Amino acid sequence: MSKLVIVAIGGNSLVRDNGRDSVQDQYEAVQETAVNIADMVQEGYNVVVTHGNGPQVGFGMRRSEIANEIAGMPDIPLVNCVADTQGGIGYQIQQALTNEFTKRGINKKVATVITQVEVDINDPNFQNPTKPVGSFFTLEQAEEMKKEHPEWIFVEDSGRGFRRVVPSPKPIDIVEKEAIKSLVNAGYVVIAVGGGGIPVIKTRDNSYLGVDAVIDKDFATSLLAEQVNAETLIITTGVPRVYINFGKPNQLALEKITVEEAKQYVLENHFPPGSMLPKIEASLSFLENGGKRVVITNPESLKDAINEKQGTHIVEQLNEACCM
Ligand SMILES: Nc1ncnc2c1ncn2[C@@H]1O[C@H](COP(=O)(O)OP(=O)(O)O)[C@@H](O)[C@H]1O
Ligand SMILES: NC(=O)OP(=O)(O)O
Repeated sequence: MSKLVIVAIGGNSLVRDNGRDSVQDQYEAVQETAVNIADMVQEGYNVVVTHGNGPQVGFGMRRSEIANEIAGMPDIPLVNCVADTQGGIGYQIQQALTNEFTKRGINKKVATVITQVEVDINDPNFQNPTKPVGSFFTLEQAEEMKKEHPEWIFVEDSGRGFRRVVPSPKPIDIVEKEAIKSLVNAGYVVIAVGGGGIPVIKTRDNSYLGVDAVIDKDFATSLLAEQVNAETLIITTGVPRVYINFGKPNQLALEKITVEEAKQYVLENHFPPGSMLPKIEASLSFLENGGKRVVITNPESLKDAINEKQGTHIVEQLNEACCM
Protein backbone atom coordinates (compact mmCIF):
# COMPACT_ATOMS: atom_id res chain seq x y z
CA MET A 1 0.00 0.00 0.00
CA SER A 2 1.49 3.35 -1.03
CA LYS A 3 1.85 6.34 1.27
CA LEU A 4 1.32 4.33 4.42
CA VAL A 5 2.41 6.41 7.39
CA ILE A 6 2.54 5.21 10.98
CA VAL A 7 2.10 7.95 13.58
CA ALA A 8 3.16 7.27 17.17
CA ILE A 9 1.64 9.62 19.76
CA GLY A 10 3.73 10.07 22.91
CA GLY A 11 1.96 9.46 26.21
CA ASN A 12 3.48 12.64 27.69
CA SER A 13 2.23 14.69 24.74
CA LEU A 14 -1.34 13.80 25.83
CA VAL A 15 -0.83 15.18 29.34
CA ARG A 16 -1.59 18.86 29.76
CA ASP A 17 0.87 20.99 31.69
CA ASN A 18 -1.83 22.30 34.05
CA GLY A 19 -1.26 19.96 36.98
CA ARG A 20 -4.73 18.37 36.68
CA ASP A 21 -4.06 15.43 34.35
CA SER A 22 -7.81 14.89 34.03
CA VAL A 23 -9.41 12.52 31.54
CA GLN A 24 -11.14 15.51 29.89
CA ASP A 25 -7.78 17.33 29.52
CA GLN A 26 -6.39 14.24 27.86
CA TYR A 27 -9.36 14.03 25.49
CA GLU A 28 -8.80 17.66 24.45
CA ALA A 29 -5.14 16.86 23.68
CA VAL A 30 -6.29 13.80 21.71
CA GLN A 31 -8.79 15.95 19.75
CA GLU A 32 -5.99 18.36 18.77
CA THR A 33 -3.85 15.47 17.56
CA ALA A 34 -6.87 14.04 15.70
CA VAL A 35 -7.19 17.31 13.74
CA ASN A 36 -3.57 16.96 12.60
CA ILE A 37 -4.01 13.29 11.68
CA ALA A 38 -7.21 14.14 9.75
CA ASP A 39 -5.18 16.72 7.77
CA MET A 40 -2.83 13.93 6.72
CA VAL A 41 -5.70 11.63 5.77
CA GLN A 42 -7.25 14.47 3.77
CA GLU A 43 -3.95 14.84 1.89
CA GLY A 44 -4.23 11.18 0.84
CA TYR A 45 -2.11 9.33 3.37
CA ASN A 46 -3.12 5.97 4.80
CA VAL A 47 -2.46 6.22 8.51
CA VAL A 48 -1.85 3.73 11.31
CA VAL A 49 -1.82 5.28 14.78
CA THR A 50 0.02 4.01 17.84
CA HIS A 51 0.31 5.69 21.21
CA GLY A 52 2.23 5.67 24.47
CA ASN A 53 0.92 5.28 27.99
CA GLY A 54 3.88 6.14 30.24
CA PRO A 55 2.10 8.73 32.42
CA GLN A 56 -1.31 7.02 32.24
CA VAL A 57 -0.14 3.51 33.17
CA GLY A 58 1.70 4.96 36.17
CA PHE A 59 -1.45 6.79 37.26
CA GLY A 60 -3.40 3.52 36.95
CA MET A 61 -0.79 1.63 38.96
CA ARG A 62 -0.90 4.26 41.70
CA ARG A 63 -4.73 4.25 41.79
CA SER A 64 -4.64 0.50 42.28
CA GLU A 65 -2.01 0.77 45.05
CA ILE A 66 -3.95 3.47 46.90
CA ALA A 67 -7.26 1.59 46.61
CA ASN A 68 -5.47 -1.47 47.98
CA GLU A 69 -3.78 0.46 50.84
CA ILE A 70 -6.88 2.41 51.86
CA ALA A 71 -9.82 0.15 51.05
CA GLY A 72 -8.26 -3.31 50.67
CA MET A 73 -9.36 -3.51 47.03
CA PRO A 74 -7.51 -6.23 45.08
CA ASP A 75 -4.41 -4.93 43.27
CA ILE A 76 -4.62 -4.55 39.49
CA PRO A 77 -1.55 -6.24 37.98
CA LEU A 78 0.65 -3.97 35.84
CA VAL A 79 -0.17 -5.95 32.68
CA ASN A 80 -3.87 -5.20 33.23
CA CYS A 81 -3.06 -1.53 33.86
CA VAL A 82 -1.39 -1.55 30.42
CA ALA A 83 -4.48 -3.19 28.87
CA ASP A 84 -6.71 -0.60 30.59
CA THR A 85 -4.71 2.32 29.20
CA GLN A 86 -4.68 0.73 25.74
CA GLY A 87 -8.46 0.52 25.78
CA GLY A 88 -9.00 3.92 27.40
CA ILE A 89 -6.65 5.92 25.18
CA GLY A 90 -7.60 3.89 22.10
CA TYR A 91 -11.24 4.76 22.76
CA GLN A 92 -10.46 8.47 22.95
CA ILE A 93 -8.37 8.46 19.73
CA GLN A 94 -10.97 6.36 17.91
CA GLN A 95 -13.82 8.66 18.92
CA ALA A 96 -11.90 11.89 18.21
CA LEU A 97 -10.79 10.67 14.75
CA THR A 98 -14.27 9.37 13.86
CA ASN A 99 -15.84 12.70 14.86
CA GLU A 100 -13.22 14.71 12.97
CA PHE A 101 -13.72 12.60 9.81
CA THR A 102 -17.51 13.00 10.06
CA LYS A 103 -17.17 16.77 10.50
CA ARG A 104 -15.02 17.04 7.38
CA GLY A 105 -17.02 14.53 5.31
CA ILE A 106 -14.03 12.17 5.07
CA ASN A 107 -15.19 8.66 4.26
CA LYS A 108 -12.84 6.72 6.55
CA LYS A 109 -13.57 4.15 9.22
CA VAL A 110 -11.50 3.87 12.40
CA ALA A 111 -10.84 0.75 14.47
CA THR A 112 -8.73 0.09 17.55
CA VAL A 113 -7.15 -3.34 17.83
CA ILE A 114 -6.47 -4.62 21.33
CA THR A 115 -2.90 -5.72 20.73
CA GLN A 116 -0.80 -8.25 22.60
CA VAL A 117 2.93 -8.02 22.01
CA GLU A 118 5.16 -11.00 22.67
CA VAL A 119 8.28 -10.53 24.77
CA ASP A 120 10.97 -12.94 25.99
CA ILE A 121 10.75 -13.85 29.68
CA ASN A 122 14.58 -14.12 29.67
CA ASP A 123 14.93 -10.54 28.40
CA PRO A 124 17.49 -8.95 30.79
CA ASN A 125 15.31 -5.80 30.91
CA PHE A 126 13.00 -7.66 33.33
CA GLN A 127 15.83 -7.50 35.91
CA ASN A 128 16.73 -3.87 35.19
CA PRO A 129 13.70 -1.54 35.17
CA THR A 130 14.19 1.48 32.87
CA LYS A 131 10.76 2.63 31.69
CA PRO A 132 9.62 5.84 33.45
CA VAL A 133 5.90 5.86 34.26
CA GLY A 134 3.44 8.11 36.07
CA SER A 135 4.02 11.53 37.58
CA PHE A 136 7.20 13.56 37.88
CA PHE A 137 8.52 14.20 41.41
CA THR A 138 11.22 16.37 42.96
CA LEU A 139 14.24 14.58 44.43
CA GLU A 140 12.91 15.33 47.95
CA GLN A 141 9.49 13.84 47.13
CA ALA A 142 11.11 10.76 45.59
CA GLU A 143 13.34 10.25 48.67
CA GLU A 144 10.33 10.62 50.96
CA MET A 145 8.33 8.01 48.98
CA LYS A 146 11.27 5.59 48.97
CA LYS A 147 11.20 5.54 52.79
CA GLU A 148 7.68 4.12 52.67
CA HIS A 149 8.20 1.97 49.52
CA PRO A 150 11.87 0.91 49.45
CA GLU A 151 11.15 -1.38 46.48
CA TRP A 152 10.23 1.54 44.20
CA ILE A 153 12.97 2.63 41.80
CA PHE A 154 13.17 6.26 40.64
CA VAL A 155 15.22 7.78 37.80
CA GLU A 156 15.79 11.35 36.70
CA ASP A 157 13.87 11.91 33.45
CA SER A 158 15.36 14.44 30.99
CA GLY A 159 15.54 17.35 33.42
CA ARG A 160 11.79 17.09 34.13
CA GLY A 161 12.02 15.45 37.57
CA PHE A 162 12.12 11.95 39.02
CA ARG A 163 9.80 9.12 37.97
CA ARG A 164 9.24 5.52 38.96
CA VAL A 165 10.54 2.95 36.51
CA VAL A 166 9.22 -0.49 35.57
CA PRO A 167 10.70 -3.31 33.42
CA SER A 168 10.55 -2.73 29.67
CA PRO A 169 11.37 -5.83 27.62
CA LYS A 170 11.89 -5.54 23.86
CA PRO A 171 8.94 -6.50 21.63
CA ILE A 172 9.58 -9.60 19.50
CA ASP A 173 6.22 -10.21 17.78
CA ILE A 174 2.84 -8.54 17.41
CA VAL A 175 0.23 -11.22 18.07
CA GLU A 176 -2.62 -9.49 16.19
CA LYS A 177 -0.49 -8.35 13.20
CA GLU A 178 -2.63 -10.16 10.61
CA ALA A 179 -5.82 -8.50 11.92
CA ILE A 180 -4.09 -5.09 11.81
CA LYS A 181 -2.85 -5.69 8.24
CA SER A 182 -6.32 -6.79 7.09
CA LEU A 183 -7.91 -3.63 8.48
CA VAL A 184 -5.20 -1.43 6.95
CA ASN A 185 -5.67 -3.13 3.56
CA ALA A 186 -9.44 -2.62 3.88
CA GLY A 187 -8.80 1.14 4.19
CA TYR A 188 -9.31 1.57 7.94
CA VAL A 189 -7.35 4.02 10.05
CA VAL A 190 -6.11 1.51 12.62
CA ILE A 191 -5.05 2.28 16.18
CA ALA A 192 -2.78 -0.49 17.47
CA VAL A 193 0.03 -1.46 19.88
CA GLY A 194 -1.25 1.16 22.34
CA GLY A 195 1.11 1.65 25.26
CA GLY A 196 3.63 -0.52 23.41
CA GLY A 197 1.17 -3.41 23.44
CA ILE A 198 0.04 -5.70 26.23
CA PRO A 199 3.18 -7.70 27.13
CA VAL A 200 2.71 -11.46 26.83
CA ILE A 201 4.99 -14.49 26.75
CA LYS A 202 4.40 -17.76 24.96
CA THR A 203 4.26 -20.72 27.33
CA ARG A 204 5.47 -24.27 26.56
CA ASP A 205 1.97 -25.29 25.46
CA ASN A 206 1.85 -22.33 23.02
CA SER A 207 -0.56 -20.29 25.17
CA TYR A 208 -0.11 -16.59 25.76
CA LEU A 209 0.35 -15.31 29.30
CA GLY A 210 0.41 -11.66 30.40
CA VAL A 211 3.54 -10.40 32.17
CA ASP A 212 4.04 -7.27 34.27
CA ALA A 213 6.00 -4.75 32.21
CA VAL A 214 5.54 -1.72 29.95
CA ILE A 215 6.94 -2.11 26.43
CA ASP A 216 8.39 1.02 24.89
CA LYS A 217 5.84 2.14 22.32
CA ASP A 218 8.58 3.45 20.01
CA PHE A 219 10.07 -0.05 19.67
CA ALA A 220 6.62 -1.65 19.28
CA THR A 221 5.72 1.01 16.68
CA SER A 222 8.89 0.39 14.70
CA LEU A 223 8.17 -3.37 14.67
CA LEU A 224 4.58 -2.74 13.54
CA ALA A 225 5.78 -0.29 10.87
CA GLU A 226 8.02 -3.02 9.44
CA GLN A 227 5.22 -5.59 9.57
CA VAL A 228 2.66 -3.40 7.75
CA ASN A 229 5.33 -2.13 5.29
CA ALA A 230 4.91 1.53 6.24
CA GLU A 231 7.08 3.95 4.25
CA THR A 232 7.25 6.61 6.92
CA LEU A 233 7.36 6.56 10.70
CA ILE A 234 6.35 9.76 12.49
CA ILE A 235 6.97 9.94 16.24
CA THR A 236 5.17 12.79 17.96
CA THR A 237 6.37 13.86 21.36
CA GLY A 238 6.72 16.96 23.56
CA VAL A 239 9.30 18.78 21.40
CA PRO A 240 9.16 20.01 17.77
CA ARG A 241 12.64 18.68 17.00
CA VAL A 242 15.39 16.49 18.39
CA TYR A 243 18.36 18.42 19.77
CA ILE A 244 21.98 17.77 20.46
CA ASN A 245 23.17 19.16 23.79
CA PHE A 246 19.49 19.15 24.83
CA GLY A 247 18.74 21.56 27.69
CA LYS A 248 22.23 23.12 27.57
CA PRO A 249 23.08 26.67 26.42
CA ASN A 250 24.59 25.23 23.20
CA GLN A 251 21.49 23.11 22.38
CA LEU A 252 21.09 22.69 18.61
CA ALA A 253 17.95 21.54 16.75
CA LEU A 254 18.46 18.77 14.18
CA GLU A 255 16.52 19.33 10.94
CA LYS A 256 17.68 16.48 8.72
CA ILE A 257 20.21 13.82 9.61
CA THR A 258 21.38 10.52 8.19
CA VAL A 259 21.34 7.15 9.91
CA GLU A 260 25.13 7.41 10.31
CA GLU A 261 24.88 10.85 11.94
CA ALA A 262 22.14 9.62 14.30
CA LYS A 263 24.36 6.69 15.33
CA GLN A 264 27.22 9.07 16.04
CA TYR A 265 24.99 11.27 18.24
CA VAL A 266 23.89 8.14 20.13
CA LEU A 267 27.56 7.29 20.78
CA GLU A 268 28.08 10.86 22.03
CA ASN A 269 25.22 10.35 24.56
CA HIS A 270 22.93 13.12 23.26
CA PHE A 271 19.82 11.01 23.88
CA PRO A 272 18.84 9.79 27.38
CA PRO A 273 17.49 6.27 27.92
CA GLY A 274 13.77 6.11 28.66
CA SER A 275 12.95 9.27 26.66
CA MET A 276 14.75 10.25 23.42
CA LEU A 277 17.11 7.25 23.07
CA PRO A 278 14.34 4.67 22.39
CA LYS A 279 12.87 6.99 19.74
CA ILE A 280 16.21 7.20 17.93
CA GLU A 281 16.94 3.47 18.30
CA ALA A 282 13.45 2.59 17.05
CA SER A 283 13.91 4.99 14.11
CA LEU A 284 17.23 3.40 13.16
CA SER A 285 15.75 -0.09 13.36
CA PHE A 286 12.84 0.99 11.09
CA LEU A 287 15.20 2.55 8.51
CA GLU A 288 17.52 -0.46 8.55
CA ASN A 289 14.60 -2.82 7.94
CA GLY A 290 13.03 -1.27 4.87
CA GLY A 291 11.56 2.02 6.17
CA LYS A 292 12.19 5.12 4.03
CA ARG A 293 11.92 8.05 6.42
CA VAL A 294 11.43 8.96 10.05
CA VAL A 295 10.15 12.26 11.41
CA ILE A 296 10.24 13.22 15.10
CA THR A 297 8.15 16.26 16.03
CA ASN A 298 5.32 17.45 18.29
CA PRO A 299 1.65 16.77 17.41
CA GLU A 300 0.89 20.39 16.47
CA SER A 301 3.70 20.37 13.89
CA LEU A 302 2.55 17.22 12.06
CA LYS A 303 1.35 19.03 8.94
CA ASP A 304 4.47 21.21 8.64
CA ALA A 305 6.64 18.20 9.39
CA ILE A 306 5.22 16.31 6.40
CA ASN A 307 6.37 19.17 4.18
CA GLU A 308 9.79 19.28 5.89
CA LYS A 309 9.16 22.71 7.41
CA GLN A 310 9.34 21.30 10.94
CA GLY A 311 10.56 18.23 12.80
CA THR A 312 13.76 16.20 12.74
CA HIS A 313 13.96 14.05 9.62
CA ILE A 314 16.10 10.92 9.63
CA VAL A 315 16.94 9.38 6.28
CA GLU A 316 19.41 6.86 4.84
CA GLN A 317 21.08 9.44 2.59
CA LEU A 318 20.97 13.25 2.73
CA ASN A 319 20.06 13.51 -0.97
CA GLU A 320 16.71 11.71 -0.39
CA ALA A 321 13.96 13.53 -2.29
CA CYS A 322 12.07 16.05 -0.20
CA CYS A 323 8.72 15.35 1.32
CA MET A 324 6.44 12.38 1.51
N1 LIG B 1 18.14 15.22 22.75
C1 LIG B 1 16.86 15.49 22.96
N2 LIG B 1 16.13 16.16 22.04
C2 LIG B 1 14.82 16.43 22.26
N3 LIG B 1 14.15 16.09 23.40
C3 LIG B 1 14.81 15.41 24.35
C4 LIG B 1 16.20 15.10 24.17
N4 LIG B 1 16.61 14.45 25.27
C5 LIG B 1 15.55 14.34 26.09
N5 LIG B 1 14.47 14.92 25.54
C6 LIG B 1 13.15 14.95 26.22
O1 LIG B 1 12.54 13.73 25.90
C7 LIG B 1 11.14 13.96 25.73
C8 LIG B 1 10.55 12.80 24.94
O2 LIG B 1 10.47 11.67 25.79
P1 LIG B 1 9.11 11.27 26.51
O3 LIG B 1 8.40 12.50 27.04
O4 LIG B 1 9.44 10.20 27.48
O5 LIG B 1 8.34 10.67 25.29
P2 LIG B 1 6.80 10.46 24.97
O6 LIG B 1 6.35 11.71 24.25
O7 LIG B 1 6.84 9.28 24.05
O8 LIG B 1 6.05 10.20 26.25
C9 LIG B 1 11.08 15.31 25.06
O9 LIG B 1 9.84 15.94 25.22
C10 LIG B 1 12.19 16.07 25.80
O10 LIG B 1 11.68 16.64 26.99
N1 LIG C 1 4.70 2.73 26.55
C1 LIG C 1 5.36 3.88 26.23
O1 LIG C 1 6.44 3.87 25.64
O2 LIG C 1 4.75 5.06 26.63
P1 LIG C 1 5.30 6.55 26.44
O3 LIG C 1 5.56 6.77 24.99
O4 LIG C 1 4.19 7.40 26.97
O5 LIG C 1 6.55 6.67 27.28
